[in-house]
Amino acid sequence: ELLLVENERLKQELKSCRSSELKLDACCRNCSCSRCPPQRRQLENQQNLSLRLQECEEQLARQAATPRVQVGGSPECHTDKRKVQSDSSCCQFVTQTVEVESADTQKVLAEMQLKNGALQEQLTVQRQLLRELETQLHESQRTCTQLRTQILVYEGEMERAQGQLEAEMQNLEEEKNRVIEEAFIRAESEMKAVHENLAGVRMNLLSLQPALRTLTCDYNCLKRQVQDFPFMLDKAITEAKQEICQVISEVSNANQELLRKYKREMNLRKKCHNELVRLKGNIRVFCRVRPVSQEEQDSADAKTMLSFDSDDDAILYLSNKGKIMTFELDKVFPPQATQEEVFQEVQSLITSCIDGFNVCIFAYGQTGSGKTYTMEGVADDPGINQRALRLLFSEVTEKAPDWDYKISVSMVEIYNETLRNLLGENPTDKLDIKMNPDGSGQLYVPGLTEITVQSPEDINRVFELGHMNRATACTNLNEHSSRSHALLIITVSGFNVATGNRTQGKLNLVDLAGSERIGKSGAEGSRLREAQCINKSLSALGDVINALRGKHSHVPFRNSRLTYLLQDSLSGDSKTLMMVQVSPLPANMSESVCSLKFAQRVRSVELSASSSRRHENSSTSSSPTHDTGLPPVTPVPLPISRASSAGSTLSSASRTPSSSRRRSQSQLSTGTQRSTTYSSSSSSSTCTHIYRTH
Ligand SMILES: Nc1ncnc2c1ncn2[C@@H]1O[C@H](COP(=O)(O)OP(=O)(O)OP(=O)(O)O)[C@@H](O)[C@H]1O
Repeated sequence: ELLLVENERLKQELKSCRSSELKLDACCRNCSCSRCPPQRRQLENQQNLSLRLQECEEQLARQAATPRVQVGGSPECHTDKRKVQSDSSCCQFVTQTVEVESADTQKVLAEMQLKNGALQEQLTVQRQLLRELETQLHESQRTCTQLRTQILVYEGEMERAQGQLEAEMQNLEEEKNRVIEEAFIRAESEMKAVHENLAGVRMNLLSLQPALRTLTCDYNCLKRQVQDFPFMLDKAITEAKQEICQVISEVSNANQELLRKYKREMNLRKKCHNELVRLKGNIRVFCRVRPVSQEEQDSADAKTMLSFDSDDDAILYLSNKGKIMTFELDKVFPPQATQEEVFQEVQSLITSCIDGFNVCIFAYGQTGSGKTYTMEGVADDPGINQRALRLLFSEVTEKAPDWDYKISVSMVEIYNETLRNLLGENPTDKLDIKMNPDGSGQLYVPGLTEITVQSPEDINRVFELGHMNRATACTNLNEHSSRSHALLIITVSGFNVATGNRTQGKLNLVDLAGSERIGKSGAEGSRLREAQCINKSLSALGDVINALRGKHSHVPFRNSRLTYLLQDSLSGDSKTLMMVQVSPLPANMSESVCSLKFAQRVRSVELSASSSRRHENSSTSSSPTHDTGLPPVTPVPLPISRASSAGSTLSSASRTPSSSRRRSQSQLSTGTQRSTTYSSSSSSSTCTHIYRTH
């Protein structure tokens, strides 16, 4: 019975084991891997259970085959019987136990109990195992579910990726097909074009064949010509040479003719210019009224007695002793006229010395009337001297390279009829004016320093040197400068590279000594001598101008150092400008009237024709007399007759607006080149200065 019970229990256990096996995965059931030890252990248990069940059944079978033995009751049995009897529910079982109670049975029972105990233990272990297995199973199932979910997600993603891949493949396929189709079409069209080209080339080839034959023929022809070329070249060169020689001689002839015409034209222009100068008068007289200074304005005597014509810049009105005097000059500069405006009016004269004319600009007027201001100016507003040199530089630079010019400068002071070399090493040395011993009839000043200037900086250096030397030669420069004449002599020598012509012009810029009369100044002693010398030279200047105006056969240039030195700039086709400086103050009115009258007299002078000058020069060179027999002419005022005198007749032309006068002057100066034979004796850079006679 125990076996039966055991058997039954084993069956149940096995059944439960199998039923739990059903829940296992196919993998775990069949798997031989090492990852599923619980499952394997379960299988092993199952097998063990099966084996034990089999053993139990075999024992049962053997029991069944063994005959049953009735055993008398022992005290224990009786005890048991009593126990069983007390329990009515177990009555049959006790009966049966008694039936089998034998030694063997006892033994088997003991064995069975042992087995039962072992089996119970096994069962406990199995149950424990089973629980573990169930836990593992649940875990596995959960993992399995997660894995399945993940697999499903992966599968979805894979499906999506596959879909995309397929779509991409599809697109690529379509693209590939399209590209292939396009390439094919292109290739077809290109192929067609190539075929067409090929056809064209074939056609060309067919048509070129005759051309090739022609070319071959030409080539052969040229080859023969190349072989003949040296001979032909020699012949052609010889012919060309002859032709060139012929052309050169023709051009040379034409050039000669042109040169001849040019020279003739120049002479004509010069004649015209001279005629024009003769008509206009080549002595121009400007007047500049200096402004009233600050100190003078404060004094009671500041009232100006001068007034200007707003319509005519050549007229000046002067109120003297209740009478209005009218002076007509070539140009009147009011006090507000700037240095630049003054220079604008004189610059055409200055440039004419580049063309070979001698020019003389001198400032005339009483002391303090502004002569030095006009000629020298002040440091930040230079006067005519410095502006003239700068203008000459710019003009000769413009004429290069056709003309090659040299500009040289000398500075001379005439004090008490003594000539001083302001650029020399010893300014106190006295210079003399002499006849050139070469018999040319030219005057020169032995020992006069002549400095070649090449830049505006050179000009500044020369002026500085001149001022320094002038200052060292006297105690009071201001007083000294009032009583001496200062001359800046600029010589411009030009050489025309094309024609070989040479020109030489001289520009004399003179700041005269004060022109006030001796009587008025009341000077004595050395002052008297100074005043007499000044008067002498200014009188000589007046005499010279008077003689020139009267076309006298003799012009007294030698009566003073000043006129002697300025001889070639006052005569012939020389151009002279007198800048009469006038003080506006009533106290200076009588001196102003004298200066203006002298200016008006000068303005009416016409320089004589060259024939009379030749006469004068020959007489100068042969007899250095002092014009004895001719009355001395002092710079006294001449009667002004605007309508009748020659100067007045011309003055209508000179009263034209200043711009037109400027134009005519510049036309003259640029249009007329004077050729001279330049004396080589003046080439010495420092000592010798030649005064050319006409
Ligand atoms: N146009 C002018 N504008 C301004 N100041 C002037 C002008 N003219 C002359 N002056 C001034 O008047 C004063 C006298 O001029 P400047 O020395 O030139 O006279 P000057 O006639 O040369 O005298 P001197 O015969 O004594 O040499 C100077 O101070 C000068 O600066």
